[in-house]
Amino acid sequence: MEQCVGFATKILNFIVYRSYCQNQLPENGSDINLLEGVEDGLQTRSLIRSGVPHRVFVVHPFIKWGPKKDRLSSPNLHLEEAQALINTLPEWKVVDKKVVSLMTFDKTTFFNKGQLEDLCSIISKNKLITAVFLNVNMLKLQQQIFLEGLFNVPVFDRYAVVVNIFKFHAVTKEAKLQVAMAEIPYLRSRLRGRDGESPLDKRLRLFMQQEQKIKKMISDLHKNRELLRNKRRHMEFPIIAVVGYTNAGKTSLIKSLTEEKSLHPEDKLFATLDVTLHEGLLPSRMKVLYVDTIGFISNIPTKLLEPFVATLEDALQADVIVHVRDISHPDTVAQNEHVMSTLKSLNLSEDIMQNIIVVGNKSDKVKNSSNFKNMVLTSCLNNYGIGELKAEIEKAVLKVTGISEIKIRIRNGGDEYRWLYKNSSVLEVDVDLKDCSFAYLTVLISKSKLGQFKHKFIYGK
Ligand SMILES: Nc1nc2c(ncn2[C@@H]2O[C@H](COP(=O)(O)OP(=O)(O)OP(=O)(O)O)[C@@H](O)[C@H]2O)c(=O)[nH]1
Repeated sequence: MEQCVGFATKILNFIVYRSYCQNQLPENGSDINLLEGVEDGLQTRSLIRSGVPHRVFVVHPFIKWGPKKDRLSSPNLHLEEAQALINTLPEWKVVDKKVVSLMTFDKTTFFNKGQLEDLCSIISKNKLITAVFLNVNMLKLQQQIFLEGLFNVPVFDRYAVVVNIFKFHAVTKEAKLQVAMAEIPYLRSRLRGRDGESPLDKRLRLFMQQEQKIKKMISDLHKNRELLRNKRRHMEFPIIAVVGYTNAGKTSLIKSLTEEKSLHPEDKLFATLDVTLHEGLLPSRMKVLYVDTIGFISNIPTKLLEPFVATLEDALQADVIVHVRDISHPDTVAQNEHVMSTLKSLNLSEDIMQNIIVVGNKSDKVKNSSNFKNMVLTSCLNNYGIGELKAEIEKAVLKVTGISEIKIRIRNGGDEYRWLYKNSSVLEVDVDLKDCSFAYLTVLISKSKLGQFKHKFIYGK
């Protein structure tokens, strides 16, 4: 415990702070690590922060009582989610965990004296620990410096861990740029509180320039996507956006709805960082596009998600939203509240907010699923409820898009026939028994397409 007190700590803090800043700052856009800590492939204890896998001691602090107490969820469930976050990072492992109750998260030392002694003792006894994950949104710089000086291992908060996960899962250029944008406020917050000019200030300026550059690139990509969206609209395929808490089963559900073999659901948080489109058929054989979106997660600083908001709002310019819930999750109620309040905070139309279909997924893991009302129960594992869900989606699509079912008599194989096959969903063809050169076509057609049809083939004649 002698390392936990006194002058030595201050000196150590100073050294940590310097190496910390150096460790945090990207030079020419890439991370630099000054402390090498890898021996024979095994990470030894050091203050190295990124680029290497860590064996992590997960600490979940919670407010015991008062207005800041979390009343929707329990500390143990938060601890579980924190472990899942760490296990999502390739080769990172949780080696110990602990829940600690506090009155406030604002103290520079974060914990009280007794708790600090307890944590120090766990860390010094368990030599496997190479980092601490303190499960709070974002630590203040002074708190981080203090705790790293004390524990002598890096201390990560949720912001740092989630950015790391994002980095692993960003595939497209847009997602990579958004992750770079998401990291900047964090890195900048780690530079505050110093006086005078220094090489670090120059790097701060570089950050700002970099931020402007990334913003411009993202905005160009958005313009591009708007063009794509207009094209999508032009094709008049109804769009179904699939949202949900991370790991609820969005990708699995889209796979079941579209039978797209190439989709690979993963038991990882934030496996989907990019918005992707998938084509599917409804019971009437109407073609629709499903949009897979980034998963939601609670207790993440809004700054971190800001770069993704525009993409999400864009993806949610849909005809119908399908909200996938994991009803087997012990925190399903709090997850639902979080998704709904995030949706409400986005810039979405009233119409789309009225058109949300709730899906109770993973029903195979629930003993009494009849407790879950006002939702379509599904299991992607055994394809349960998928047909019913498709029928619900179709009902909602017909309601919002003004697509209607009509029966029309036209010449067999003629121009009208070809036009309808191209521009509507043909449900049935019955040959006119009185005159075989004619047929009755039952089609699903949008208002505007019906107008075009009438103009071209009825009034135009
Ligand atoms: N038992 C069971 N497991 C399921 C079901 N649906 C999905 N899973 C599993 O849940 C995990 C997460 O599924 P995904 O489809 O990747 O979830 P997601 O919501 O797209 O996840 P993110 O991309 O992280 O937001 C995977 O291991 C799936 O196999 C289900 O109905 N029952």
